[in-house]
Amino acid sequence: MLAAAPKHHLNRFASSRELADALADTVSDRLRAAISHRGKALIAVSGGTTPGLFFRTLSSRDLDWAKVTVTLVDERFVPASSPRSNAALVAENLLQNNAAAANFAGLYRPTETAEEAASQADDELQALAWPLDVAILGMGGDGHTASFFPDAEGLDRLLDPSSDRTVLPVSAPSAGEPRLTMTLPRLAGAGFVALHIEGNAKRDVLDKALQPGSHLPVRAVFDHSRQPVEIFWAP
Ligand SMILES: O=C1O[C@H](COP(=O)(O)O)[C@@H](O)[C@H](O)[C@H]1O
Repeated sequence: MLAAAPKHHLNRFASSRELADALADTVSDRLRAAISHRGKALIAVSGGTTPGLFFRTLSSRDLDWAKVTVTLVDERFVPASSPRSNAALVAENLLQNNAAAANFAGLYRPTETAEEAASQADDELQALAWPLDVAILGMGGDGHTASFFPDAEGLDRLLDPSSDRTVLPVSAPSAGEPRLTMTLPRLAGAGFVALHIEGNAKRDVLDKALQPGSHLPVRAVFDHSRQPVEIFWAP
């Protein structure tokens, strides 16, 4: 029997500016719909170098941000004072303008180890209004998404579709410092999953991930997402 083709839809844009406008429109519509259906909305966003313009664009969209909780798909095990903190990136670029009224639930905790931080964040994030309404994923040139690095210790556990964990620690030689990641089922269970990537090099990696039998970590999202993954790409 042939394996199912990865579920996705490719949205191509001529520039980062056009992509940011379209993604902010789509995400703000999704957040408004969630607020109107269940009185609140939950969105998980990525860090890294790609999402800054999208964050700044989304921050000015008109919606009831006080009813929105923003969380992270992953985080470095560093405090918000670090330039590598994804929480700091979100605070400086997304939680501004209208979105300054949103609630933020980060993953970092000032514990001795990433394992302890993940365990605390896992407990505390249970209280959020799951499932995610929106998950915005990025992707590294090695095919990682969230902190599902190809060389992560225990990658199978991070990608276990039946995991009952929300947050797990990650140790991967290629990642630099230890990390915290949301698990695959929490991300794949979102009502809307977008993969935001820019540049031809990442498009090539994506094409590899979509090939039959690919083992790149990002592929697991396509295979398990409740909804077809919406790819937002610009050169
Ligand atoms: O380490 C990370 O990398 C990915 C991709 O980042 P980029 O700099 O290539 O855009 C990101 O999605 C993830 O959240 C981040 O922690």
